[in-house]
Amino acid sequence: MIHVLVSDSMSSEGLQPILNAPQINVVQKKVEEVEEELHLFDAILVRSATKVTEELLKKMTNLKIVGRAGVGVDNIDIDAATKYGVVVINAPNGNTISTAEHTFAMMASLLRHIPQASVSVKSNEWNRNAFVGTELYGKSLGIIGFGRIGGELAKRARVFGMDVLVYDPFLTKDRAEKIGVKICAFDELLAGADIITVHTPLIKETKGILNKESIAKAKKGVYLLNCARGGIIDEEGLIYHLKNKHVAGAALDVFEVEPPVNNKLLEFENVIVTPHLGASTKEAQLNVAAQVTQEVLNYLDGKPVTSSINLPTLTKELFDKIQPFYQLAKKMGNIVSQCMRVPVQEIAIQYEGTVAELETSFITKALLSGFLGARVDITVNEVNAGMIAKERGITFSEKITENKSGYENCLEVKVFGDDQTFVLKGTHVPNYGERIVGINDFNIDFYPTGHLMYIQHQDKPGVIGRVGKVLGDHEINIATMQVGRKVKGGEAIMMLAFDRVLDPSLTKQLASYEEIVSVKTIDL
Ligand SMILES: NC(=O)C1=CN([C@@H]2O[C@H](COP(=O)(O)OP(=O)(O)OC[C@H]3O[C@@H](n4cnc5c(N)ncnc54)[C@H](O)[C@@H]3O)[C@@H](O)[C@H]2O)C=CC1
Ligand SMILES: O=C(O)C(=O)COP(=O)(O)O
Repeated sequence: MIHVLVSDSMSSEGLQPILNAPQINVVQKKVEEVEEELHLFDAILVRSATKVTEELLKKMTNLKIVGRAGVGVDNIDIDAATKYGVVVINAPNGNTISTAEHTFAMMASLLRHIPQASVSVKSNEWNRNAFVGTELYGKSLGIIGFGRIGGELAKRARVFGMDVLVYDPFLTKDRAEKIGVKICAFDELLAGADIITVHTPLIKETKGILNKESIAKAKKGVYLLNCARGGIIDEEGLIYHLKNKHVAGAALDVFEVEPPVNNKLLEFENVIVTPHLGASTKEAQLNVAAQVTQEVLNYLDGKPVTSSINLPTLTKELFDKIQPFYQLAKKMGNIVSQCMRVPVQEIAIQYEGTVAELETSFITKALLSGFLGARVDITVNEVNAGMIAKERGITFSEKITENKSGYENCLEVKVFGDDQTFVLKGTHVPNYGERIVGINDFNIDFYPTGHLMYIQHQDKPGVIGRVGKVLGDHEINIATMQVGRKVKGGEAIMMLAFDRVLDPSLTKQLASYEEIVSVKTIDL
């Protein structure tokens, strides 16, 4: 049974696929209400209210995926999730229109004093002179952060006859020209805009991007909007400029602390507020819940996810192509790790042929996870493999080389450890399966599965027979056996497969023979 925790309110229509899945138990409760069962959940679905901290992740020992039904992931500790091998996905497109529309509504409301006028009329006043507004037409709107929401907002502003100034270090000229906005430097936007709105993520570069100093560079009488994240406009700085009337008014959907208890901003008549409603429409909520549900189901089913924050994004088509190499790489990493039982400093992976045309970074992570999984005591997967390798001082690299092996595709991993190197080559043969085709300088050909024994020996008569006899004496059936050598009478190798795990005493016995150089067991 798979257990999924939905800890923030979400569209039940969007959640239908998991609610209806017979093998999934869905619990719709806040984290605090399931403290005792946290270790059971395979997935957690959240909006912005649940804080997915390292502390929570530590308690959710079975967790595989965090699904954010929305855009902003600043409530999720991505580094910690990555460290614990938990994939984080979001639903980046589902609430774009709703948030852009909400920002536009806030802007119009702010300049026409609609919330204040509404309260006044409902208090039996009829004070038309108190609410004289300002037109949007002909004004300059400065947008900081020109992604999905910023872009949709700009289109609407252009239709209303506004000029749009944009500051976004990652914006291309092409995109700006298509929407008809002017790319500006930050200070240029501040100096030229009548209204400024922020649409960046909350990250260290954007935290307090509008603060006491930068707001002072804006036009006197500027209006400010924040429908992105509390903290992008520094609240102390905003309060300072509201007091000295440099800022004519502000519209805020988000706050540094939510809900904003005892927040001085709420005391200003010219500050209008909503309780983080940007994405709160039926349409957006259905979109984000449906998107995130599908992604979580895919991931739990071993299928690709398309909007992961801490994994390379793969389409279904690419994932299907990668899948055989992913499995092969994982096994190769595991074999190498078991054959090189010494500290390792470097892992170099080479890709040849058709595999080199795929998303090799994903395959590299699979190989690393196979390697590390065999030697560390924590969950290692493609999400955290790179991070764990670095933590343990193991450097890794990948290279695409011209096809020298003669196979349609070939992966080669070379591991450098204390005074030792180990090389393993593998290929995937369509309709046949994974094959290991090289160990160090030896050509070999075996299917990497089950319980294996790798023997290095001298190519002398009787060695194979002796190995067979020892195993036979212990009633051990050899399932398959492959032998490889470079020159007659020189170094040789054997790879044997068994149906069960071998007793370590057998390894010792075989290794004691003069012609046998080393014996290693490998369990896959
Ligand atoms: N109030 C609400 O309910 C909602 C709020 N949001 C917030 O809105 C934010 C934006 O959402 P989207 O437009 O979908 O994201 P997006 O990723 O499409 O756009 C963000 C833009 O910010 C830009 N950016 C990054 N660093 C910057 C910097 N230092 N200076 C200027 N620009 C920078 C990026 O280049 C990107 O173009 C989200 O991160 C989220 O926090 C999103 C949805 C609903
Ligand atoms: O998608 C986002 O980034 C949002 O801010 C929406 O937040 P919510 O899901 O409404 O709590």
